[in-house]
Amino acid sequence: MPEPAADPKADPVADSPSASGPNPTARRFLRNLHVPVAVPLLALIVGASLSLLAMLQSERLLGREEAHRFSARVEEIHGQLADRIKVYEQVARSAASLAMTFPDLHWTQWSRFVEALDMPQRYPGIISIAYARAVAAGRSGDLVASMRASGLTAFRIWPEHAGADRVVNIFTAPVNEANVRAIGFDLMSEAVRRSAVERARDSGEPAATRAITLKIDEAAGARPAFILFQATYRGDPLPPSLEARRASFTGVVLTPVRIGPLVDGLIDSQRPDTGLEIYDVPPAEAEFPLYRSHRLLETAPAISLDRELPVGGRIWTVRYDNLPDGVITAHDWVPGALLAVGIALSIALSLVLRMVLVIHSRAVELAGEMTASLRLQEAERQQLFTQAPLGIALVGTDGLVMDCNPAFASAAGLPRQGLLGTDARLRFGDQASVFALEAALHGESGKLESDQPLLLGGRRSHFSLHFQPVTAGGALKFVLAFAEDIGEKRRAEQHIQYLAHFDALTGLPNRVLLYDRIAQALREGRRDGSKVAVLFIDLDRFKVINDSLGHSFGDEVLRSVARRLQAGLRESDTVGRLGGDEFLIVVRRVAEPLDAARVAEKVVAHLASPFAVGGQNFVVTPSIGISLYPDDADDPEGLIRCADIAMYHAKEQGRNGFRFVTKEMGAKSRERMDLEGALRQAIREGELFLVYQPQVDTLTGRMVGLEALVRWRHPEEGLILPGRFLPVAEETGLVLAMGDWVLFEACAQIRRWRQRFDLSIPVAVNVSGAQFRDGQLPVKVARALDANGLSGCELEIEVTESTLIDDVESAAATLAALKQRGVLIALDDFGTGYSSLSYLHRLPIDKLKIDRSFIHDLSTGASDASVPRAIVGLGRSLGLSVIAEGVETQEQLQLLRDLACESYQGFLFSRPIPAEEIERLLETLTAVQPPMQPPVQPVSAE
Ligand SMILES: Nc1nc2c(ncn2[C@@H]2O[C@@H]3COP(=O)(O)O[C@H]4[C@@H](O)[C@H](n5cnc6c(=O)[nH]c(N)nc65)O[C@@H]4COP(=O)(O)O[C@H]3[C@H]2O)c(=O)[nH]1
Repeated sequence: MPEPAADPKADPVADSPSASGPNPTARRFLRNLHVPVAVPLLALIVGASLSLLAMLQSERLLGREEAHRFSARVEEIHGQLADRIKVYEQVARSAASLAMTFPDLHWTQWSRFVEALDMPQRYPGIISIAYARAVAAGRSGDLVASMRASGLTAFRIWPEHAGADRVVNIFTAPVNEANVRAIGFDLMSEAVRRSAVERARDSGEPAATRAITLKIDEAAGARPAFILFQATYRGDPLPPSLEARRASFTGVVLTPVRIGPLVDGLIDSQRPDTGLEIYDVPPAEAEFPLYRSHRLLETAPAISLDRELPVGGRIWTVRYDNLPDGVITAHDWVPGALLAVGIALSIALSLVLRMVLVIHSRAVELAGEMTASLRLQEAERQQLFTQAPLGIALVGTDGLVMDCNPAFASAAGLPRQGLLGTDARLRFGDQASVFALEAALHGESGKLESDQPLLLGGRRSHFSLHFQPVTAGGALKFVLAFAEDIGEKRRAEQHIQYLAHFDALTGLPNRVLLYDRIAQALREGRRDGSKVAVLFIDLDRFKVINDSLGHSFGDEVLRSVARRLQAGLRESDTVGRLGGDEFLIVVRRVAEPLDAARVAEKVVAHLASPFAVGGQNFVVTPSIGISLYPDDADDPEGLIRCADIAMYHAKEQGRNGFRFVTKEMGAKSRERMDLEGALRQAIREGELFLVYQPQVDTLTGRMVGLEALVRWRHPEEGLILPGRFLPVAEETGLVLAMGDWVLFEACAQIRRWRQRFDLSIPVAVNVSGAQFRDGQLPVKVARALDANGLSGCELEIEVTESTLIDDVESAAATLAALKQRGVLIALDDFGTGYSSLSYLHRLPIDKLKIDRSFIHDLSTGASDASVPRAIVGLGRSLGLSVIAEGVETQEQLQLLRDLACESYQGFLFSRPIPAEEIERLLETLTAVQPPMQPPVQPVSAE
């Protein structure tokens, strides 16, 4: 409610058709299609790409790691290889040292020295260790001689025709056929060897030949080898200068080394991922390597590293290759696995994303729907708030008006905008309201009514206020103030209250208030022993005034009477109107009956002067009955009843006077009360029954109708006629219940007769004034007819002229409703009353019944036949049928025939008789066709 009304334009996601682009369903579809498909697809592509990158990166890293690893291995192998070379060189040096230490060494000693080295095991590459002695020019023969003398008898220097300086191989070990073949060979005779020998001589360092085929291998084929030379000198092991070295040069130790065995064992056969090639020239210049540890590669190796290896003063190049064959590094599987796992994860991620997005999109959709629904609810709530007829204001916990609806502002009579944000505690017009609001701000709800302005400066009325604290989680959120302007309701209530106690026409206390005032006076009387007088006033012949001059005239007279009655009384006395032309005066603190008589005289005197109403002067006289407390009765009802009885007596005694109630009157009154009780019981116990009086055609004697008349079979008193109990029934209202029973019983009887005798004549039922005025008559008649399956024309309702005359307008309406149902209407006792015939043509009447007094008078000669004649004429002119009541003699019948009155009823033909007798009559009529004559002996039910 405090929030502003939802504005659909402000909704950026509102699925309104007016929004640009496709309609909401299509948009939703596209949104569903795009996001949940595109994003997972993108995720898949990105994931796959990242996996590929990861794979490549890992390959790169693995490659780098492999290069490092390879390089380290190469360094390790190369170091070992270099060590071996150094060891081999050391072996040559050792041999050279031996030769220098023992210049006259015997070849057997040399052999022992070499054997001690255990070359096959420790230096597998060294084929042999030999010693070649430098022979000065012309001293070759000495060498040959000394060698032969040492046991080598076949020693000779070869080749024969060599240069002047010779370096001849004299010892070799181990001694075997192949090695022995080289004994005597002049190293200087061959260029490669000579070059190496000279380098060894000049440097004093080991000197290696280039790769050669050894003499011993010449027959066996190419097996790469080289010879390592170490020079020996005389005296100083390493003479300091070149000249000194050349001058003291004595020979060289030569160590032929086969490269294969030199390298063997360096390459791990378990990890054949490293191969090596040895070049004694730069690899680019070499046609093929000195040595290759592996077969020739078809493709270039992934990694190839060249390392230099100094060997006897030469620089070899060792090329290390990372071999692909059979090389499976420990982490080769990683890139592939990375790619596979990456793609699998990407697919999984994409699927999860798809799922999440679909759920999310559905959630968004649901949230949208919920938002729309909430907005609608909010709009409805706002509408409710705005349009609520009840004033509602929201007061914040700080006492400020957060919001209020137009009804609240309108009740306050102030503009709504001016109220918002103001302190409600300073605004409410009534201190009690402020307290109630304060209490509500402390969590206590409260209701109150105020006749002050709702808000200060606003309009004044009668307000109902309700303060209701609204809490959430135990904390006060705001206070709802409901305000209703109940001024109108209050006035209506007061008016109703007034109507309930005051007579609308005269403004005097009505019956209810009168009873109350009497009760009050009685309490007072009981307290102080004073008497209370009740004066029952009835205006004489008021009905005539009313009927002849009209109701509004009558009303004006009643108002004038009321004014005069009031004017002539003390303030402590009460004048009220019981209804109609009946007034009541309650006189308190009456010392003696005479006081009451004086009040009555005063009333008579006050009303004595003529009334001037509507330009006419006339006199209204009262008949007054007086009862006294405690003499006549001690309760309001009893006092009024007694005064009423006394009033009747006053009327009987010539009107315009008053009568005190007497004991005798009281006895009669009691008798009536007894009768009332007995009648109540009669209705309850079914003591009532109906008799029927036939109505007959005056000329033919044919039965044309029946009139139902009520009877009471009293258990003790026997048969009681309506003349005795009807007035009591009418006074007490019992006539309504009695009338209902009569109506229903008559209709039930009609049904039975129609079934048995095919009865087509109507049956008349009398209705009293009370029944007629009750307003329920048409409904009750319809109910009785319906219950007995009657159409309506079988029933005739008899109503007296005086009943209709009370209120012609409403009587006309009631009769019209009855006619509507098809019921016939007869006007009873016609001619006795009010001589105003003007209403006749306005009422839907079918039949006029000439009162029996006129018929009676005919035969007694008390009057002539002018009234019946006039009635018959009237009926004819209005198209109504006319029936005469109370025909007892042939003479009367004849007169009616003469007057052309159509039908009659009376003792002449039949008294009212029980239904069974009617049935016998009907049986006779069915058997003997009409016309019927009146029976000689009238039938009687009384
Ligand atoms: N002297 C004489 N009298 C005759 C003769 N023929 C008929 N009557 C009497 O005249 C009365 C005719 O009925 P009413 O004018 O409607 O007058 C009726 C009617 O106004 C009223 N009444 C009777 N029954 C009912 C009823 O059921 N409901 C109401 N509301 N009133 C009823 O009581 C009145 C009296 O009824 P009852 O005592 O039955 O008296 C009846 C009947 O017995 C005759 O030749 N000579």
